[in-house]
Amino acid sequence: MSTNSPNRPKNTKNTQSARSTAKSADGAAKTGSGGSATGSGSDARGGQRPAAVRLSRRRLLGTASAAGAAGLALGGAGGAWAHSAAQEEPPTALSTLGSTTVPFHGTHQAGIATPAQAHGHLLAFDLAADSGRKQAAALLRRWSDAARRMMAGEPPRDGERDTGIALDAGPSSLTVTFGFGRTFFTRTGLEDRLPTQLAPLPDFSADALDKKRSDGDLWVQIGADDALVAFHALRALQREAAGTARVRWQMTGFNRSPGATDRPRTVRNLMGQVDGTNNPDPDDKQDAEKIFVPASGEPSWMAGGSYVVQRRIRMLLDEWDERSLHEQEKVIGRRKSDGAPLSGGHEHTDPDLDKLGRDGQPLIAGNAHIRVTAPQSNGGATMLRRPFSFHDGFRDDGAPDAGLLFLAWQADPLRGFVPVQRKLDRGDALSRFLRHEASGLFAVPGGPLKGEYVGQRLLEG
Ligand SMILES: C=CC1=C(C)c2cc3[nH]c(cc4nc(cc5[nH]c(cc1n2)c(C)c5CCC(=O)O)C(CCC(=O)O)=C4C)c(C)c3C=C
Ligand SMILES: [Fe+2]
Repeated sequence: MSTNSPNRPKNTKNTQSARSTAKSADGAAKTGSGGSATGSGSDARGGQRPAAVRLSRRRLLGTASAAGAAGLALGGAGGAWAHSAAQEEPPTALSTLGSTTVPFHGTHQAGIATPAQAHGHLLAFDLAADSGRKQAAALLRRWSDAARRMMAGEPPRDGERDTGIALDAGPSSLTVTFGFGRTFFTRTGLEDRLPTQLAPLPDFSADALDKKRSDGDLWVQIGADDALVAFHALRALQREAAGTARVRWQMTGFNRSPGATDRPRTVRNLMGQVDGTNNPDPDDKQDAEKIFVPASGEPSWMAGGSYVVQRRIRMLLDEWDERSLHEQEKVIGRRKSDGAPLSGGHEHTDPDLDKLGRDGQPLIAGNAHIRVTAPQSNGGATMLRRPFSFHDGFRDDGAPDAGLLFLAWQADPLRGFVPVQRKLDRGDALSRFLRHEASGLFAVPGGPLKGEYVGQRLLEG
């Protein structure tokens, strides 16, 4: 199994510092608001500081807020002073966090192989009763245009008043990813283009799914390293949809912020586990074939695309947090402190599922999560996991309504998520601490070429 993923630090490219040089969907590294990488010495794989970023005049002028923020940090009573100081100080360059862009165009849509951002919104839209193929195509064209512009740090529409939510911020690694649910094809008369891979997911015995928060005609994933940038994109896309499609459900998620750890590290989930270690590497040819539909794949409009399974998985955190460290580690099969497999080594050592302890028992238990989910336990089934954590307040019993917005990307869900979830459903040690509450499966087409909108090959091909 190769090692890079949107949320693992090996080679550092998929971690916090790695975000300073975002990796494009077509493999090109880009920094800076204009999308042009400048300077050298920035190879995020080497864990060095990123290259200097060439900033546009517009971007530089937009950074007075950095000085303002510094002023505010000097003392709450100094608000007025800080404000005027901010206006007088020459603006400084945005930090790499704000200035980093991810390209909109490419073989794959952005937001799949892109390092997972700190803030995310996932939402589904249903087409209005009087919206068909023509209206859907126009919407995808508007959405693509707005996404492309916002990902470059521009307002969503040229010459129109914007909400202003992201006015002072750079693009902050914003990505917007679009997908189609099964019902989209009936609503638009495109049944003959429905991929077989969009067959409904089987029922799993442990499911307690809320239909109102599941499925949908259109799916959108927004990710950014700044919360206002992410919300700005959400609001802009909702406004573009007015009259054509309505939000069916929306979920907000988060990951660790860039720069929060001393060095690049794989992200943790709300159970405290290092999560994302053993992901396939989208840059590895063999792994990529399991994540993306090949250029010659069927249906042809899905070339370069991927299928995403989304599950809202609530964690029973009160029960979990009562377990001893030893028990918790046994449940996963990895050490909690650093994610190393219990068979030994460090985080990126391949787990040895056959290794026995002094008591003659496997060091990685028979029902440990990493044993049950490993490709070798599931006929090679592979998926790229790129989740967001969520916390939606507290339930009536006082328990946190929190967990994982699990997102699994694969070229074919029947050879990725489905067999693994079937096995988990029969019971791994982790399942008793989880509740699957919402579900969706969406076809996410390949990335748009210059001048194209996302889904054009489906809607106009
Ligand atoms: C159907 C697929 C999976 C679901 C659902 C799932 C839920 C889930 N997982 C964790 C925490 C961890 N998972 C880890 C590894 C891991 N999980 C899956 C699949 C599903 N997980 C796979 C394929 C793997 C990799 C297995 C391997 O090859 O080793 C780990 C270990 C670290 C890692 O490799 O990422 C953790 C931790 C939670 C909390 C969760 C639901 C909320
Ligand atoms: Fe898992």
